[in-house]
Amino acid sequence: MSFTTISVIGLGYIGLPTAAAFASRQKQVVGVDINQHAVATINRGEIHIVEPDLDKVVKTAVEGGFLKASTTPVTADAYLIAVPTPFKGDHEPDMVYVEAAAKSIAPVLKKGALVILESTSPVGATEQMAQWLAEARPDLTFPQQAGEQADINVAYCPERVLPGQVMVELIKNDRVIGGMTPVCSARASELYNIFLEGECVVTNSRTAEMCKLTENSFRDVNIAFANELSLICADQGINVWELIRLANRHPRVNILQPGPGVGGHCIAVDPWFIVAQNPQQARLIRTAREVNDSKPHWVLNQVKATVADYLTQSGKRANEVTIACFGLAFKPNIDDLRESPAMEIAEMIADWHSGETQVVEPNIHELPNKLAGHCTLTRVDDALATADVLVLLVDHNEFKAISGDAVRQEFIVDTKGVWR
Ligand SMILES: NC(=O)c1ccc[n+]([C@@H]2O[C@H](COP(=O)([O-])OP(=O)(O)OC[C@H]3O[C@@H](n4cnc5c(N)ncnc54)[C@H](O)[C@@H]3O)[C@@H](O)[C@H]2O)c1
Ligand SMILES: CC(=O)N[C@@H]1[C@@H](OP(=O)(O)OP(=O)(O)OC[C@H]2O[C@@H](n3ccc(=O)[nH]c3=O)[C@H](O)[C@@H]2O)O[C@H](CO)[C@@H](O)[C@@H]1O
Repeated sequence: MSFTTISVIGLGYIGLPTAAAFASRQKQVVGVDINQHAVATINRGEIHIVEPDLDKVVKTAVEGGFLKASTTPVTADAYLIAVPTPFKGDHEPDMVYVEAAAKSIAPVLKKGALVILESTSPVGATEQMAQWLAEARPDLTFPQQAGEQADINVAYCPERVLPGQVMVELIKNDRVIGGMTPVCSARASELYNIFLEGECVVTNSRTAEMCKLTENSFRDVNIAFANELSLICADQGINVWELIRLANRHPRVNILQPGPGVGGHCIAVDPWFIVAQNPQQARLIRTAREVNDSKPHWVLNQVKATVADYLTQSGKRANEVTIACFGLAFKPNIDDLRESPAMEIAEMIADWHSGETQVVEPNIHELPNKLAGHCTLTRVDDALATADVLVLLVDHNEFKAISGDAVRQEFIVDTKGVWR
């Protein structure tokens, strides 16, 4: 049976591009979200999130009648669940959104349907989701009891797109397909092949869950290595960026870049899912998280030491000093401030500093509530002209374009090696 109707549950950074990709191949797609504002925006052919080229694809799909959004689940041939999977206070994965999404589609499931979990999830989450569905629908059979003969097929297929390049990577990336049975995997591959140019690589659901967590933990561990080197080099009086450039000339060395810490809601979150399930074994993965999470505090101490040097040289009082923080986003050239180490550092500086704290962030028009009232949103030129101490937190293109000559300040903390 081919797929005519597809429903995507959760219309955020992952669900909306996925829904739009299916709709652009002329499938009938109903996107479901509990957020009324998101649903209304999408039904007007507009988008509520920032992602290059997504607006055009959504507009065409809505105007062509292939994509519509709803707050109520509907019957479909296939469901993709892309709801949030944050962690709780103790770093345990919080599966309440997945549970609610599964329970919301259970009443409308029909025999022959395929249910795919895309949300980044701990190992075993897909089996748990199938269990929730089975409990809600005793009249249908699921893979855990009926195997290949099940009425409903269930798979885990993680999303790997890079924010900022979602519309390209969604189509081009290879996709890991973790069916609960081989039949589930075959059905899931058939579904993604509607728009996929990359390859579907088939495994089971537990391996697919672990694969997603592994990819992001690999990156986190490698960034932690670079961040640890930056602390060592600061003590040894060595330029860490030059060091990494040199070491990377070795044919088998490829060190990532240090920075103010690791942000976003993937790499700073997902490794904890492995740690939560494997506290004894996951020592390196836990340490990497701790190294990266501690970097903002180290940067704050660098700022304090630099301001102290400036006070000694200038003879000014602390409340007469202006500090400018360059960048708030969690990575360059985006406006996303979620889990941003730059935000955390700017907040800590504003809390500690008795003088003016300026924030330069070309990608936003107003300061987030946490900073409004404590900091001044300042233009690049004004900050360069008026600040005494510069703190570079994000390597936005606008900051990289500033030539060394335009930076007259001697007192600089540069977490990305752009000016120093
Ligand atoms: N954003 C990324 O770059 C990225 C990349 C790969 C994987 N992921 C994973 O994909 C999942 C979704 O992430 P996202 O960035 O799209 O999140 P998001 O917060 O942008 O979107 C999630 C959407 O789900 C909706 N939602 C919550 N509960 C719901 C329910 N019961 N029914 C219907 N809708 C519901 C929310 O209102 C929201 O609009 C997460 O597990 C995340 O870790 C994200
Ligand atoms: C394995 C992988 O690639 N996964 C990607 C990742 O997307 P992301 O946007 O979160 O990833 P990054 O671009 O790595 O940024 C994260 C943070 O690390 C900082 N950083 C980065 C490189 C470096 O050398 N030094 C650094 O300090 C950077 O500034 C930022 O704060 O997770 C998504 C969701 O699961 C995936 O879908 C997506 O494929």
